Parts: sequence; C-alpha cells; structure tokens
Amino acid sequence: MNDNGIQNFLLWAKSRGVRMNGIKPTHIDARGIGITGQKIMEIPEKAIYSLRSIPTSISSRLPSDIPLHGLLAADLALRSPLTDSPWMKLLPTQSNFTASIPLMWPEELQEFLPRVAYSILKRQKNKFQRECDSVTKAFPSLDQSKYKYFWFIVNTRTFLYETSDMENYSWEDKLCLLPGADLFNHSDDGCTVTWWDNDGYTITANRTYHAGEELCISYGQHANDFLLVEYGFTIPQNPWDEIGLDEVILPKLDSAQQGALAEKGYLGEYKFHAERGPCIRTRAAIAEIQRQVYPNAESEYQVSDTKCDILLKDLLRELMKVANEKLRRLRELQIGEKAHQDLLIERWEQIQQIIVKKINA
Ligand SMILES: C[S@@+](CC[C@H](N)C(=O)[O-])C[C@H]1O[C@@H](n2cnc3c(N)ncnc32)[C@H](O)[C@@H]1O
Repeated sequence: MNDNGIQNFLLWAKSRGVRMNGIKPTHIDARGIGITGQKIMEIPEKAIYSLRSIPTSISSRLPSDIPLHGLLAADLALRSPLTDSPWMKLLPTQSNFTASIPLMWPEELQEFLPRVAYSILKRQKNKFQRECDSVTKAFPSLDQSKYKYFWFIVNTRTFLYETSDMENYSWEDKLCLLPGADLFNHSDDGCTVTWWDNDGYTITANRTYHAGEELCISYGQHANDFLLVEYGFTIPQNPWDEIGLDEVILPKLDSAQQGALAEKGYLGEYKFHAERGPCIRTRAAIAEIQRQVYPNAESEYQVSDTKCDILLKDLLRELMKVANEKLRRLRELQIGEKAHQDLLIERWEQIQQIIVKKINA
C-alpha cells in the first residue's frame, strides 16, 4: 500500500469512528505495515538556543577557546535571555541540584563514589573550574555559585546540534538548548530525536504508549556511574551498565606488567559488563596476572576462558568486599543529605547485584 492508500484508509477508519492519537500506520521494511508513533514534538530552528544566540557583548570578553558549554552558561547567568521566561520557572532549583549532582556534594561524600564515577567527577570538576575561572575573570561581579548553577543547567539539558556550517567545530561545541524538549527524562530505549539540518528537531514516539504513560528519550548508551555524575540519577535496570575493576586489578600488577599493558594502551579503565562480560582491557590485564601463574602463556589469547573466568570471579569477590565496606560506612555516615546517601547506596547495591549475578552464573 502506498502513502495515498494509508491516507485513504485513515479517512475511512475515521468515518467509522476509529481515532488514532499520536500513532499512525507506516510501512516497516519486510514486516509490511505496522503502527509507529507520530511526531510528538517539533522544535523549529528559531526556538533553538545555541552559539548563534550569544551576543558579542558576552563572547568577545571571553577566551576564544572557551568551550560552548561554558559560554552558554555564562550567557544564561549574565544576560538572562531565557532565565526570565516561564521556562526558567520550570527548571530545577539550586537545591534540586545540591541533592542530586555529586559535584555539589561535600567532598567527604564524593570519596564514596565508585572509582569510575570519581574519575568522571574529577574530569568534570577540572572542566568546570577552567570555564568558571575564565568567566569570572572576565565578569568579576558574577557569583561562582550562580555560574555553577547555570553550568549544570547546560550540562543536564543540552542536545547534540550540528548544522552544515559547524563541520569544523569540536564535538564539545556541537550542542544547544531546546526549551521544551529538555523536559524529557531518560530511559535506555526512548523516543527518537531527529535533527533535520537547518530546519529543526522532531521527536517521534518509538512505540505505542498508554494514556498518561511517561514518554522518555535516551540521553545515550550510558553506564550508571556516568549518569550519576553527569545527571544526578541512576536507572535500576540499565542495559548499558558496567562496573569498574581498577581498584582490584591495578594493585595486582607489578611495574613490568603495568609497562607491558601500557605499551598496548591497556593500562587502567578495566570494566565488567553484566551481559557482555569483561572488556578487552580487563581481559588483557587478567592475562598479565595469569602469566604469573602460567608463565608459558604468551598472549592474552593463550589464557583460556575458563582460567580467565576463575580469576575474574576472584576479582569480583574482592570488589564485593569493597562494596560491602562502602555500604557499611555509608549507612553509619552523618555527613550530607539523605538524598546523597540514598544515591550512593543505590549505586553500590547495583554494583553488588552485577557481581552476584556473575558469581552465581
Ligand atoms: C533534561 S532534564 C529532564 C527534565 C527534568 N526532570 C526536569 O524536571 O526539568 C534532565 C534531568 O532530569 C532528571 N532525570 C532524567 N531522567 C531521569 C530518570 N530516568 N530518573 C531520574 N531522574 C531523571 C535528572 O535530574 C536529570 O539531570
């Protein structure tokens, strides 16, 4: 059936009282016709807040290499082009951020983050501080905490934005704010966000939703450590979740082994994914450790899956002890808000669940 056929069918169905809200029949490859979601939101070019929206009175006073993230935050904090609007009244408050965003927590609590999350936090802290220093140097009356608030508004609400004239921009500068579309929460399998070059964005339902059911988009294939630091939440059943093994692997490697791994570009950032298992870096490190036990094995490929699995389970048991101890101390802790402790406890319990699943497999 062609599109005319579908249109005629829709008119006929409508005359019989059939109502379709937010969905329509569509040709779906080999599966013939199926029902897909309609456009549920359109954001035209003129509603996009991006580099082009920033006046030279702001940008010319800042270093030319300041990332767009820092520039957008400066514009929002200084000029309030959107902040006096009804959009602003809907945004999270400072106290929402203080409860959820680890960079705003007491430092003693940040140290309870899993190592992977803590590394992401350190990079984020450095990036924020560099941009904050540039902006407050150029605009000394701007309060640091006000700038930090808007920096996180940008951090938690931007979309990837790439027009044909932005090819040479660094990926960091290909972003924009979309007031309205930024109200979608994240799920690993959400509605589709499409950018039509020089025209605007459309968001399309990915499946049929029940009336009143929340529609989400996906912020990307992120593990929970990333979601926690960048957005202030984790999701319970996250298919992209993985756990870091650095704190149990690195102490087992002597300097020669570390050198061998560094040569291959495999020193550190060891991950284990609940479904996919150890990443290639982890396998290479396990092979190095195995060589202490099986000195004749020459490459990671010579270490059998079974031997790798036995050592992996030992490493996971060690990580379990770390998780147990963190949870014990967290439950007794008197610093910070309950929301901070809840988020940390939730994350360590997710780590425990991934470990238990593997050990019992
Ligand atoms: C782009 S905004 C989404 C709209 C936001 N909920 C609001 O009230 O404006 C992103 C923020 O929403 C929250 N969020 C998004 N998805 C979430 C989820 N699946 N679970 C918990 N919080 C979520 C987090 O605070 C995140 O930083």
